[in-house]
Amino acid sequence: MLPLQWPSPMTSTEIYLLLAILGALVVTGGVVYARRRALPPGKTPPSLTEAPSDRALASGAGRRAEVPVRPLTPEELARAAEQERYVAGLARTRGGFVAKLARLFSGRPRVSAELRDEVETVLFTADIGAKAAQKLLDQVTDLLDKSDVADADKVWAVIRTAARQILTVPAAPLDYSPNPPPYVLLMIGVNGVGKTTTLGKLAAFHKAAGRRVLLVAGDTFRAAAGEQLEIWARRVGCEIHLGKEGADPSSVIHDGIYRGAREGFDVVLCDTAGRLHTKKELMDELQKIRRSCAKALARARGVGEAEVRGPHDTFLVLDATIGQNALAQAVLFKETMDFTGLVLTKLDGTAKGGVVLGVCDELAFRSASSASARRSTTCARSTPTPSSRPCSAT
Ligand SMILES: Nc1nc2c(ncn2[C@@H]2O[C@H](COP(=O)(O)OP(=O)(O)OP(=O)(O)O)[C@@H](O)[C@H]2O)c(=O)[nH]1
Repeated sequence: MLPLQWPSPMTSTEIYLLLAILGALVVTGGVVYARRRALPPGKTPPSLTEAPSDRALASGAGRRAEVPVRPLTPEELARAAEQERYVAGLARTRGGFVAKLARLFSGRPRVSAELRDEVETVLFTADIGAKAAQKLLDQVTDLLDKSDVADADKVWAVIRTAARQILTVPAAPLDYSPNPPPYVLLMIGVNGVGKTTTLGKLAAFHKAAGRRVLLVAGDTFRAAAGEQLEIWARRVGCEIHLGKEGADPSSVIHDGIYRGAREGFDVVLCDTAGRLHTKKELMDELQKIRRSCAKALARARGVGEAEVRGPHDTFLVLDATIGQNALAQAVLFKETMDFTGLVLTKLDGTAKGGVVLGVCDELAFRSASSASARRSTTCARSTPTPSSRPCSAT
């Protein structure tokens, strides 16, 4: 049997999955752009479900439908509907600092000192954090210094590029099919951020991809957490491993993973109880949970515990509506748990999703500083070069 291939301590501190805001903006931006390109200037794209109006039919527009047009397949329709959901769901996020910046430039053909100040104010009051805001501002002012024409498109392109750079983190691609299976994911975060809900969504994602999924109800603390996960399991059509209420979460997760491996599941998704990042004993419990993941996988494979470090992935869930507090959570969780992915939830209800920029910037900075500190104290160990990839949306 093959031992699991774990990333080095350095790469495991890197972020694989940065959900939502920019990824989703890329998706939705791509959709809007593709549609705009296909239309004459000034026309807005019709809704996918919209029937042609009487006037359009009378003017002959309806007759154009007689030209044979390939009807959309059910998959294409589902994809288009999903993209429309992104656009609608992220309306608030798009209406944040991005919209404010766009408003600043409309009707302002020339750059003035006042305009520069206003750009600075928008960037610093956006929820992206002071350091990330300064990075964006440096790029923008650099451009504005070179030109005295206030070209909103150019400024926007500079901001997009700088934001993408922050979000492009070095990371190996996600591998949902380790050899041997199953792929094990641990979900962590403070109370009520959306861990269970996200697990349910991920279970649906894996199920749709044809994988056999086992949910593990590792939140034995909150009454009804297990029932909530059971509802997701029923909805998705996957199996669930439940422990007794109040049982040791490490033991429930150990048994769930062991069962997943023994019974041939492809994917095992483990929930954990919400915990405050400031409570040491709860953070210590997470380390115990991580060790029990390793123990279960090692036992299932008949290898030594030292050969398995923990779950394949650990995702930290952050609630986007809390703004800068998410940054503090990410930093403190990182000190205890080497999480490999970030999930930003509730973007449908906030304009504060920009915090993901601050989080990525801060974590990349910390990874780089701890890596250079490691390099300066140990020179014998070489670190594999991780690949870079931009964040993606789920
Ligand atoms: N609007 C919105 N609500 C969400 C989202 N994700 C989760 N929620 C809601 O947030 C609340 C908490 O979600 P849970 O999934 O129970 O959060 P949790 O982190 O598992 O909670 P604890 O187990 O108590 O720590 C529920 O009411 C969810 O429906 C989201 O993306 N958007």
